[in-house]
Amino acid sequence: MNIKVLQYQVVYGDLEANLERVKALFEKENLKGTDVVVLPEMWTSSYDLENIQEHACHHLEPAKSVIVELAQEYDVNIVAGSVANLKDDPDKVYNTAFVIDRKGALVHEYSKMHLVPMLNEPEFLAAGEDKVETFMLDGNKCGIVICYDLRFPELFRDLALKGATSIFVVAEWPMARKSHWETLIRARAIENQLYIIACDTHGKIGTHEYAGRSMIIGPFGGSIDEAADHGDAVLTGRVDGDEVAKIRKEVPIFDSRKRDMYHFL
Ligand SMILES: O=C(O)CCC(=O)C(=O)O
Repeated sequence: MNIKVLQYQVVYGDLEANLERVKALFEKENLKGTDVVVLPEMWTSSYDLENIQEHACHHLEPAKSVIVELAQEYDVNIVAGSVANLKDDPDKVYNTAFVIDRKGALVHEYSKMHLVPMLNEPEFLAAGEDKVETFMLDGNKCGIVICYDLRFPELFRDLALKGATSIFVVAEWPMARKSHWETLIRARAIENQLYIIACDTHGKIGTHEYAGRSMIIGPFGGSIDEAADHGDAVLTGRVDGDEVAKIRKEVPIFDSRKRDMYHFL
């Protein structure tokens, strides 16, 4: 499965401009023949949290319709980052990731469960109530988590034990903690022996500066492609379930686990 990760600057607090930006990126980059395209976190609004009700999608719309059209036009699966999203309760805005397959079907939705105190998320957003689950893309078992979730290895192990061989991390990760991002992305790949495909935004957006450094890391911790901390970039990589199986045979940590000894699980 071939993957392209789009690292670009999200527009602060402007849903229409962000929808147009994504359409323009699909037109500009040569995405035909790609199996999966990945977008960052909160790509319809960025962190304009004080006005987040105003920018929020409703049951993912209008972002979902735009992504469905692009998926069908370019014949590509889209891991559509996350958007500010109202569901049934008009007072609860979630940070919701979604995935559309090449036929235009919604194959997965996940709302961020760990809200970020450092960005005041708990004051403005509601925490997702669903556990992480896997989904299939072109025969590959995948998972997705959102930004701050990267700090919780339990989620990655949960997805790995459910059979995921690729995990997407969609983010707006601040520059101030760039080294944590770089280290944790690689660690999550090594400790779970799977692909991590991490998409971040970059530059100053509103009051924060973001780290860039989108990455595709393989199941042995090797770098497949990486972006700089500034500037737009398109990362390219290929994920392969056979490679995951090979690494897990060489270093069989899943066979060596001692579940009875981990009293916190
Ligand atoms: O954990 C961090 O340092 C950053 C998390 C974050 O910015 C986010 O989840 O949006």
